[in-house]
Amino acid sequence: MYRIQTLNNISPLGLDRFPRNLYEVASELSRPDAVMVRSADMHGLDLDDTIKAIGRAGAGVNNIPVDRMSERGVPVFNAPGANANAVKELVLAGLFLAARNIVQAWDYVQKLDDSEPGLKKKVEAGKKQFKGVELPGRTIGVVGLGAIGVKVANTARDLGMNVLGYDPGITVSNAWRLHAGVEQALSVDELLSRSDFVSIHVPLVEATENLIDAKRLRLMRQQAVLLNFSRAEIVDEAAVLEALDADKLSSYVCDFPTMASKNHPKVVSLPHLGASTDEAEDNCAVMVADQIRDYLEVGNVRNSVNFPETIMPPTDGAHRICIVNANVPNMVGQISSTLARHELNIADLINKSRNQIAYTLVDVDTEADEAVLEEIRGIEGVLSVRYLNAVSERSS
Ligand SMILES: NC(=O)c1ccc[n+]([C@@H]2O[C@H](COP(=O)([O-])OP(=O)(O)OC[C@H]3O[C@@H](n4cnc5c(N)ncnc54)[C@H](O)[C@@H]3O)[C@@H](O)[C@H]2O)c1
Ligand SMILES: O=C(O)[C@H](O)COP(=O)(O)O
Repeated sequence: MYRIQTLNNISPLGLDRFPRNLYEVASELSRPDAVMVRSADMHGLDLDDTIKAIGRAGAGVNNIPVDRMSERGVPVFNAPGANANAVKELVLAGLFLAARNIVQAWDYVQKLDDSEPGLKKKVEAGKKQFKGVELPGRTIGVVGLGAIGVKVANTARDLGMNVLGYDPGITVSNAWRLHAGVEQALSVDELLSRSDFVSIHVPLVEATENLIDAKRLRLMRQQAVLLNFSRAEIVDEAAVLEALDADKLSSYVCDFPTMASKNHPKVVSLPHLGASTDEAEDNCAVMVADQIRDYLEVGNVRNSVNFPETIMPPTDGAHRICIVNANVPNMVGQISSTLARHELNIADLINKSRNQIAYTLVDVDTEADEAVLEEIRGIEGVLSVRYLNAVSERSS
C-alpha cells in the first residue's frame, strides 16, 4: 500500500484518483510515501524520510523546501496552468473593481442610513467621488507571461486595452499563445513607466522578492493601479502604502491581506482567493494526483519543478530501477557496469538531467535483488534508488 498524506483540503476528485486497494489517503498519517499540499507552509516541518514525492495542487511552490527535497532526491510536482483561468478571472474582477471604484462605492452605499428620499439625494450627491475610467485605450503592463500572465494579457487585448508584456524567460509555447497585439517591454522599468494598470504574475523566488519596490513605484504613472495576485513578498507593501497615500497610485488590488493594508481605503485585498473555484481545485488535484501515481508506480516524472521530465513506457515483463543522482560524469557508466556485474541485462534505459539533478530509469529483464540495489546506492553521488518489480503502465 502507498500512503498519501494531505496537508490541506484537496479536491475529492483528485483524491479519488488514488485507488483505495493500492493507496491509503489521510491527513493524519505516519510514514507517508507522498504528500499532497496547497498553501500549507512546509519549510518548518520535520519531513519523514519515507517521502518519495511532494505534489503541490496549484502553481506556486514557495511554501515547499524544494532545495532540501532535491538534496534528498525527492521530486516536487505542481499543476502548471491548472488554476490559470480562475486567477485570470479574479484579476479581471480586480481590474474592474479598481477602474470603477466599486468597493469604495459599495461601502459608501452600505453606510447610508437615511430614509428613502434622503438616500436618493445622497446617492446622487455622492457618486461623483467614485467616477472611474474605461479600459479600452488604456495600457496594462503584465509582468510574467506564464500560464496566468498570458491569459490576462490576451483578455485585456480583447477588452480593447493596449498591452505591454515583460518576461525574459517566456516559453515558446506561451509565446505562441500570446495575442499578436501584445507589445514586448524590454524591462520592468519600461513597463511600469508606460502602464496605467500593472498586473504581476511571477513566482516568488529570490530574484522576484520586492520586485516592485519604492524606486520602481516612482517610475509608475500618476494614479496607476497595481494588481498583485502572485505573492505578497513580490511587492514592498510599505512602499505601496506610501505611494497610495501620496496619490501616486490610485489603487492596490491584491490577494494577500495584511494588518497594515487591509483597511486602507485604496486597498482591495481578498483572502488568497485566486485559485479557489470548483474547477481550479479539481483540475489541480487531478493533475497532481496522476503525476504522483505515475512517479510512485512507474517512475515517470511529469511537471516537476526540480526534476527533469522523464517518461519511459515500461518494457513488457521488465523490472524497473529508478535512480536519482548528482548530475556529474560517469554515473550511467557506473550504474550499467554494476548491473552487468550482477548479470542483469538492460532492456531499456533513459537518463535525463536538470541543474544539479540527474534521473535514470533502467528496465532490466530479470529481477534485481537487494544486493545490487545496495551497490547502486553506494555509488558516490546517488541520492535515492527505488525498485519497481514487474513494472507496468499504471491502471487509470
Ligand atoms: N492568487 C492565487 O491564488 C494564485 C494562484 C495561482 C498562482 N499564483 C501565483 O502566480 C504565480 C504565477 O503562476 P503561473 O501559473 O502563471 O506560473 P508560470 O510558471 O506559468 O509563469 C510564471 C512566469 O513568470 C516568468 N518570470 C519569472 N521571473 C520573472 C521576472 N523576474 N520578470 C518577468 N517574468 C518572470 C517566468 O518566465 C514564467 O513565464 C505563481 O508562482 C504563484 O505564486 C497565485
Ligand atoms: O500558487 C497557487 O496555485 C495559488 O497560490 C493557490 O493557492 P491555494 O491552492 O492555497 O488556493
